[in-house]
Amino acid sequence: MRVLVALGGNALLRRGQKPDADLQQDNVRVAATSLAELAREHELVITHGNGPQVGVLALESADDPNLTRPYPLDTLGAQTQGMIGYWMLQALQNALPGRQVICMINQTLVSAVDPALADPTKFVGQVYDRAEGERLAEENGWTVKPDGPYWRRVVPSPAPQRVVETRLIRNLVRDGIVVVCAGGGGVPVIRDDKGRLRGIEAVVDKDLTGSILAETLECDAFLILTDVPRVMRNFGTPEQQEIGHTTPHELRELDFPAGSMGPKVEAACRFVETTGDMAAIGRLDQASDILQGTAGTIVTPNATWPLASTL
Ligand SMILES: Nc1ncnc2c1ncn2[C@@H]1O[C@H](COP(=O)(O)OP(=O)(O)O)[C@@H](O)[C@H]1O
Ligand SMILES: NC(=O)OP(=O)(O)O
Repeated sequence: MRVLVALGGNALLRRGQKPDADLQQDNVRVAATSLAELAREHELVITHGNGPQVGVLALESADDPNLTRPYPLDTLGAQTQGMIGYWMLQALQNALPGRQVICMINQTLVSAVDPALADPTKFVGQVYDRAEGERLAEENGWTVKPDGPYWRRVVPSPAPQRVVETRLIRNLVRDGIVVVCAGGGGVPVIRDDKGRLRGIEAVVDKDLTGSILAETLECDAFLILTDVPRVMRNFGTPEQQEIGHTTPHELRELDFPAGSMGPKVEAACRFVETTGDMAAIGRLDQASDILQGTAGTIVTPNATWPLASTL
């Protein structure tokens, strides 16, 4: 099988954790152990989030007295691909001796007139209490929104159209190489009227990019790994209930928040609707069980679709 895994940025740096490199590398090692199990059996493409990390780099850049202006979000996105990609590369090489692993810097085409550019929804950086969030928004010209019980900066997140280097990724995965690519959803770029690429100030959602990439690479399964075991109905209320095996039709009847579970559910539904194959959402350390259909929220075209565990 060919499998694409999208790894959550918050799963690599949990809300409220200090963004120290050694702590994130520990989290990456946990992820690599789980991903190595998949790579031993399947062709594997991995993409990862960067929401918490791009926010940390943005704050650093805003505080750098040597800069005339802070680095733009596209440049910071590429920095996170290098940083998280390096951690992933090393952890995967250590977990898979003898296997070739590559990490790529990738760009993702978006539309210059995407309405999402004027309506920030993507959470980046650390969480604050309301007063602190509103003070920082005032000082730095940010938009902040509630993220669960916290407040957090949001930036524009246009819809991904295509990963620019898709053909190269396909060649690498066909050769049995474990490919880490399109980190942070890929650096958002537009084409100008002469066909030249140019970065824009945004952060793409890595689950939506992952869905497009999984479809284009003809993956058999698309796994979205994060810090919750399953998608839940009535999340955060006393009536909260885990969803096991479901369909895009059932999921589309429910409401999910725009900055977190919403794009994951949308990405999973789109992959299943377009390809007729399986998508799943679940916890980072349960990748193999999720692919078998024994953990996570499994999304298939219909309720009688045969799961690997029942074949
Ligand atoms: N219906 C829901 N079911 C499960 N988790 C949900 C739901 N709605 C919101 N969430 C939140 O979504 C979070 C995962 O999204 P996010 O933080 O964006 O993940 P990541 O950065 O790992 O991609 C969970 O930690 C949980 O707090
Ligand atoms: N770029 C992105 O989707 O990051 P998160 O997974 O951290 O939200």
